[in-house]
Amino acid sequence: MSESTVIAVRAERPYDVVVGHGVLARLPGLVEGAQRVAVIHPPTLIAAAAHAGALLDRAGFEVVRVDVPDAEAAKTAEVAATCWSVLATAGFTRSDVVVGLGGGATTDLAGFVAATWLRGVGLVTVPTSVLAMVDAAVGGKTGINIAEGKNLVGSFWEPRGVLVDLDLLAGLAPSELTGGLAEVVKCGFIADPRILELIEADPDAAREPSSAVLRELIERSIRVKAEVVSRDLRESTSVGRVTGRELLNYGHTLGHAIERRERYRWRHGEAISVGMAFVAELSRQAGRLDAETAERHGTILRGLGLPTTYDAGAFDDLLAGMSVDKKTRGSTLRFVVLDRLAEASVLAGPEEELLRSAYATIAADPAG
Ligand SMILES: NC(=O)c1ccc[n+]([C@@H]2O[C@H](COP(=O)([O-])OP(=O)(O)OC[C@H]3O[C@@H](n4cnc5c(N)ncnc54)[C@H](O)[C@@H]3O)[C@@H](O)[C@H]2O)c1
Ligand SMILES: O=C(O)C(=O)C[C@@H](O)[C@H](O)[C@H](O)COP(=O)(O)O
Ligand SMILES: [Zn+2]
Repeated sequence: MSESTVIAVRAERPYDVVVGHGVLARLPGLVEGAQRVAVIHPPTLIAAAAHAGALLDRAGFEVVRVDVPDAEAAKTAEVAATCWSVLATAGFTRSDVVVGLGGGATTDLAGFVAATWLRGVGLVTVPTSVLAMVDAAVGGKTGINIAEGKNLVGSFWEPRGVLVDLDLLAGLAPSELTGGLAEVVKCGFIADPRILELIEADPDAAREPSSAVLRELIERSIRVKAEVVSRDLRESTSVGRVTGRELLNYGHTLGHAIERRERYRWRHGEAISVGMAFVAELSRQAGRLDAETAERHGTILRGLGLPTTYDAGAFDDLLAGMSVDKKTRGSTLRFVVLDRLAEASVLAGPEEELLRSAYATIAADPAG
């Protein structure tokens, strides 16, 4: 095992995110006290799940492997109910532990199952995509989707620990890796501009699974997330400058509406990339952000191969989709906007014309 990095999350129940090669071997140490351990994973991660199972088995734990559908198809009430039945059949008690091994969709589902089974059992996350490593598996937000919108059902439930095993990235499709970089870019704009400089200096290295650049980007992004959730686990309502958890929702108001409109066939990171291009323009047109920083969004995102435009005819649908965003209060839409690099605030109740105008600048040319 090469040298690992430990990033502490100082939330209600402190835990560590361990980043490095081969750190999956630490899994048995994180489930101590359990008799049974359920490893929830998608079909694509069967080999890693088998490896995790063998490590646990050798350490004397009773392993229950739970194969769930891939990607967003796992984030449903039906799949959660199937997992509860598996736990019931296995005789899962309050001292037993759920492991979520996979991309963000799997860790969101597994977290939700752990939070709800017997009103809450231990959880360990083993993220396998860049997106889950830097974001979904860290911070204790869990959830599932319903037809009416993204992540509308869920809970805050912190893991006992997060194992970011960089070896697992070798199997990740390049397009998935790139999708995850959207959340990395988000961390750059909201908190750590060094992330943006690293990507601008070498976008190809950022997309190379075994590069030192990607490792640094992952670690920096985890630090951003760890600091924010340590300050504000439960996402308090920000007024004026945003330093709490709403900061991490930058680009997500429109992004989630796109995911819902696309029936969750778009990658989360791609939708958030468009959402950031939109909100950067909204920030500029609202008179908050300078044009250069707004344009830098598109340059960096497109440089990584991420999308920054969306269907010109979709605005009305998207506006309806944005109304169920969790930052909405009453009928007031609230956006996290940038005032300058690494400084965000809330734009509450913008005029529809302003939203339309910002959208028009990112809308795809129907002819093109
Ligand atoms: N809870 C949070 O704080 C939070 C934060 C960000 C995103 N999310 C959620 O995370 C989800 C997106 O996560 P994602 O982009 O990881 O999507 P995902 O879980 O759908 O994974 C993307 C694809 O990559 C595959 N995959 C993952 N790791 C792999 C590996 N190592 N080798 C081979 N294939 C692999 C998956 O099987 C899937 O097909 C969304 O549902 C989003 O809402 C949650
Ligand atoms: O951790 C958070 O808080 C975030 O907002 C991170 C987002 O990247 C993530 O996609 C999250 O799941 C969105 O949360 P939601 O509350 O808007 O569903
Ligand atoms: Zn996200």
